[in-house]
Amino acid sequence: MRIIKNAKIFAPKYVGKADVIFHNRIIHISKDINPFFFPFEVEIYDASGLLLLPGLIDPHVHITGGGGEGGFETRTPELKISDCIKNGITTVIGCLGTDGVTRSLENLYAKAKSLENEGLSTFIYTGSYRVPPVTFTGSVVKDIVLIDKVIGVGEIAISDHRSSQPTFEEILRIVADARVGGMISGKAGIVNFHVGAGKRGIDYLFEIIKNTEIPIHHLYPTHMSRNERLFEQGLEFATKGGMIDLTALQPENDEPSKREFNTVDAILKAYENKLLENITISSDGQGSLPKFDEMGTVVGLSVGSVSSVWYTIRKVVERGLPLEKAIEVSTINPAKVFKLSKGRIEKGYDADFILVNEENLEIVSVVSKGEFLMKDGVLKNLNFEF
Ligand SMILES: CC(C)C[C@H](NC(=O)C[C@H](N)C(=O)O)C(=O)O
Ligand SMILES: [Zn+2]
Ligand SMILES: [Zn+2]
Repeated sequence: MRIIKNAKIFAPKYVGKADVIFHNRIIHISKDINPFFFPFEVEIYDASGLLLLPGLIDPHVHITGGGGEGGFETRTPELKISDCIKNGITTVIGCLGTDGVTRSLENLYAKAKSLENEGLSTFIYTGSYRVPPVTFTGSVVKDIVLIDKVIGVGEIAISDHRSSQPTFEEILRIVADARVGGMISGKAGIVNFHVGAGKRGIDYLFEIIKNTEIPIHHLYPTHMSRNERLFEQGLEFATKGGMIDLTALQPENDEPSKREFNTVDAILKAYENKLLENITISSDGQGSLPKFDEMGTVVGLSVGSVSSVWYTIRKVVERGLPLEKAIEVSTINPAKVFKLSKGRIEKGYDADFILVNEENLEIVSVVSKGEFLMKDGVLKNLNFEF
């Protein structure tokens, strides 16, 4: 049993100073809880001067590494759990990308279990860019029903020169399978679409909600702030109740010289259009961020970082959005997409917290499933991380 005292609590809504008592879930929140009242030992953490926020959810991370679009030497490294903890990420959804040949679902599953055993909450998508999707069992429905960590299918590439050029019917079948698999297993059953820069954008998704019985919440496109045109299409999708995911602004891509439309602008624009509740952001962590020339040849390739999620939130706050609104894109919004009891500082929710310095928004401590993974800047012992 633990108690965090004197924190300013953002649930995400700012609820003032209070104490939180928790085990793996939040038990009670109120002012001046007396830890000596209990007949058992309660560990006390004094959070005076700190903000207490829900742990961040990162909906799209290449936890086993990705890349490869420029040949074998461009295969990116796998995720280090310390990068998640230091950047306040307590829940991760892992995926495969372009390379579904040398990257396997079995490896993805093992890495997700590794991250879980060391303290995070993890889920995975079955499939990769290509259609028909690579699966564990030979069937998308069976994967979602029988493999606990599988929460949906992704990242299925559309409107991209690296996609398998799937037909509408192929995409529709994958969405239908994800829906029924989700229903049978009580999971979200979503399809995370990798949307490229191609002019067809998310036309397929509009066709599905217009011409079929499938509810919009199974469709979850990412990279939707890749360019302004695609983002506009994404906002239209949001007006119909759809959730869109934006790849977070990567710290090294944010030099003023590179000032083009980016995810911070997109979040502010969504807020202005009263569509912030339809937005999530993801890091594309350890995924490749390749640049192609007009012939489609890779001319540059960097690696996504899970640090981009909190970095983007801080940039949005710097641009004037209140913190209690900015954090919604990485707490209550993704929690809604994946139907998780996370993302809120409320009784009964998972005890996933980040404690943040009020002055500079530096992350000081991180709690996941009731355990401190980082306390006052000191990480817990982690395998192979010295
Ligand atoms: C959103 C842009 C900047 C990055 C995006 N990354 C991926 O999709 C992941 C990558 N292909 C991998 O398999 O590791 C892209 O390539 O379009
Ligand atoms: Zn992608
Ligand atoms: Zn990706």
